[in-house]
Amino acid sequence: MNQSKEERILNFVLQNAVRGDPCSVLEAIDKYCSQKEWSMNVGSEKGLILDKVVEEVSPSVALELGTYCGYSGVRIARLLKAGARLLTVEFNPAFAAVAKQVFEFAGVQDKVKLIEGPSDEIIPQLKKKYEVDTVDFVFLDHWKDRYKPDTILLQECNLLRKGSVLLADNVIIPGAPEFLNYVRNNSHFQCTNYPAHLEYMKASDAMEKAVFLG
Ligand SMILES: CCNc1ncnc2c1ncn2[C@@H]1O[C@H](/C=C/CNC(=O)c2cc(-c3ccc(F)cc3)cc(O)c2O)[C@@H](O)[C@H]1O
Ligand SMILES: [Mg+2]
Repeated sequence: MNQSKEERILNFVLQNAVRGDPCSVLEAIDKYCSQKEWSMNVGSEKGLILDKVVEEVSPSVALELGTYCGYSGVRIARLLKAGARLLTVEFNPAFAAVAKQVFEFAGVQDKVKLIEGPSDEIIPQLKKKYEVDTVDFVFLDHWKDRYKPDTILLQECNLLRKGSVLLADNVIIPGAPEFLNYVRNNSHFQCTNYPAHLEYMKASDAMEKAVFLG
């Protein structure tokens, strides 16, 4: 049975990166996806914006919606302080299986809790089942039409606190217009746009940071 693209990405990491070295894992994925097969990882240019926001927030509890192959999860986890953790949600079992191996190879598995399931089901479980009080940082990179409903759900579940930071990928391409309208016209959020390019391509894209004001 021939391999999926995600399995080919994983194999390239296992054969070209250095076990326990998160940066080498990121480099291997970026090399494969820029030279061999395009893939929807946040990539190195938008990845630097992600790095800066994570370093600025220095979250104790970070949440990622849409793990995919684990690229952004490794990016986030490698920057977390001792004792901090990343909860990352992925509903495709095949992608979750790849991401799990990527986290283990990168050596970040002790900082990452990969939760298999749809975000609308998992978010309401975070407090009781995953012992979360509030989340300090959320990276949204799942289905683009789910950014707005999940942002509303996070508020309904009292998972955001004054200063919680949301960072959304792809607000230009594929675009998340409902989300942008929602956070930009909502007095409970302070928004900042970060222009960039689509991963591995010349097309324009951007990330949006939305700070919850409480
Ligand atoms: C049901 C919603 N809740 C979800 N809960 C948990 N996991 C979810 C969920 N949605 C989607 N996922 C997972 O997140 C991932 C989906 C990401 C969707 N991303 C994109 O479509 C995307 C697409 C592009 C893109 C850009 C230009 C193109 F020409 C073609 C594609 C670029 C990106 O950076 C993207 O992030 C998958 O792993 C999927 O299984
Ligand atoms: Mg994306």
